[in-house]
Formats: sequence, C-alpha cells, structure tokens
Amino acid sequence: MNPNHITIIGGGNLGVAIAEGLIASKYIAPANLTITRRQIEKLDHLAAKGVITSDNNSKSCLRGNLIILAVKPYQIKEILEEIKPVLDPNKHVLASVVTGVTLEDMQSVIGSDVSVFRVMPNTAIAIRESMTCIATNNADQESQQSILELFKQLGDAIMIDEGLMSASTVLGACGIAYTMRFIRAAIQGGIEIGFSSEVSQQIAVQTVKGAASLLMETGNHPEQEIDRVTTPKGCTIAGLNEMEHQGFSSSLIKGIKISHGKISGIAEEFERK
Ligand SMILES: NC(=O)C1=CN([C@@H]2O[C@H](COP(=O)(O)OP(=O)(O)OC[C@H]3O[C@@H](n4cnc5c(N)ncnc54)[C@H](OP(=O)(O)O)[C@@H]3O)[C@@H](O)[C@H]2O)C=CC1
Ligand SMILES: O=C(O)[C@@H]1CCC=N1
Repeated sequence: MNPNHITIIGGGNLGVAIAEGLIASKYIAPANLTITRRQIEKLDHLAAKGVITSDNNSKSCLRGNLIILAVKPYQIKEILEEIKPVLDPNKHVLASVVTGVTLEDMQSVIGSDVSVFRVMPNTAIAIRESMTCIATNNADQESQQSILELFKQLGDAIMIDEGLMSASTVLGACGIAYTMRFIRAAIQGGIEIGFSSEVSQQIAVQTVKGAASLLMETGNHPEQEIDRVTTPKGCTIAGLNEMEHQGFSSSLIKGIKISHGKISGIAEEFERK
C-alpha cells in the first residue's frame, strides 16, 4: 500500500498539523491531500496551498486510499458508521490518531477486513519533528512498512504493541504540553534574574534544544550529562536539589500517571455513543 491520496477526516489541531507536515515533507502533493471538517471555511489556509478541503467525509474517502481519522473520541463512532459503506478493503487503509479508542472498538463498527492502524503523533508533526508511535492488529508487513515510512518523513516513528498506545499518548503527545510548561517556567525564572521576556525565551528554547540534541547524538543517559554540569559546591547542584526538594521529578511523574489514568475514561465515551 503506497498512499497516493491521503484523506484526513477532522481538520482540527492535529489534523491540520499532519496536513502541514505532509506538505512540508513533499511526501505527497497538496492536490493529493484532502482534509475535512464541518466548518470548512476554517481550512481556507490549506485550500490556498492547493489542498482539497471538504465537508463530505464519504466522498473524501472515495478519493483517498489512506484515511486518517483525527476527530474527538466521542465523534469517531458516528464517522466510522458514516464512511463504512464506502470503505473498500482492497483500496483503503485506516489510521486513527484518536486517543483511547482501540483497534477492536473501530473494528466493532467497520469489521476487520480493512487494515486499521492506531497512530499517535504530536503537534510537532507540523514541522516534521513528531515522535509517532504506531500499532495495528490486522495490517500486513508491507502496509506496516508503508505507514512507518510515511510517519518517519514527519519526525521519528516506531511500531509498538497496542497495549502501550495510552502510554505513548501521554509521553509523546501530552509530552509537548509538559515540555512547553517547563520552558514557560524557565522563561519566567529568566525574567526574575534579569532578562527580557524575548531574550529569556531565546535562551530557554535553545537550551532545551541543545539538551535534547546532546541525548540524541550521544545516546547518553540524562544523568551523565547532568554530572558534566554540576560543579561540586556549585550553583547547578544547589538549584537542582532545591527543585527536587520542591517535587520537580515527582510532580512530573505523578502528572504523567494522572494523564495515563484519564485515558480509560476517554475510551468510555466511545462505548456510550
Ligand atoms: N491535539 C493533540 O496534540 C493531539 C490530539 N490527539 C487526538 O486527535 C484527535 C483530534 O484532536 P484535536 O485535533 O486536538 O481536536 P480538534 O477538536 O481540534 O479537532 C477535531 C476536528 O474534527 C472536526 N470534526 C468534528 N466532527 C466532524 C465530522 N463529522 N466530520 C469531519 N470533521 C469533523 C472538527 O471540526 P468541525 O467542528 O468544523 O467539524 C474539529 O476541527 C483527538 O481524538 C485527540 O485525542 C492525539 C494526539 C495529540
Ligand atoms: O489531551 C488530550 O486528550 C489529547 C490527547 C493527547 C494530546 N491531546
């Protein structure tokens, strides 16, 4: 399966980010990309780039051979029911980025003939810097390879067991928000010690990028890199220890666990529909 026309159903935050990443990657021409939502005028900026925009999901599925579902969890069931009559197992592959809705949930509506994936990117997909985790229970190796290759164009991508999909949602997708909050706090601290907001942001953002790049390029554990920074009796260890006394690591881990626990509640919305 080589996606020659991609249809994204649900042109909201993530759907639009995927479309922008696809356009930037040149993986597919804008004319071979369709994106839908009910308030179609909100997709005018993509239409201006040559993307096909529509408020008709079924017609849009006829155009695409890869269909990406990017609606809210409580909306996916009725959309699957809507597009089911036009789904062709010999043509279509379905990829859902919807949180908490399982492969089995989707197959309970559309059957198991069409290859189905769960794909968990994050909003950095818009600039081709997503971490994307992918799972399937019925797609063949060739389709798995195609989907993996596609999302590798948009950042990094790995196949995982579906049982880890909620965990990947929290660490990868919610992780963008957690990291932004870290950066915001660093900016606020920078202002307290003398920088303007703009310079504080410039320093904080480049420092986070540098830290991530160090780990990516060396493969080191973060604590190895911390050891290189913490001069004995120095200012780094004093600040780090105070942050830990205030619950820095603990609050992050607790937040991750709370987010993870919340996902089973999101999935119940599918059942109630
Ligand atoms: N935002 C994120 O960072 C991430 C989100 N996710 C998951 O992705 C999904 C989408 O999230 P997000 O983009 O934030 O949500 P949004 O609400 O921004 O986007 C959902 C879009 O679906 C559209 N929509 C609703 N009903 C229909 C319909 N019947 N036909 C076509 N389009 C429809 C809505 O537009 P309209 O009302 O105009 O129809 C809306 O723009 C969720 O399931 C979320 O859990 C996963 C990982 C990260
Ligand atoms: O907050 C949410 O529920 C969605 C899933 C991951 C990111 N946003």
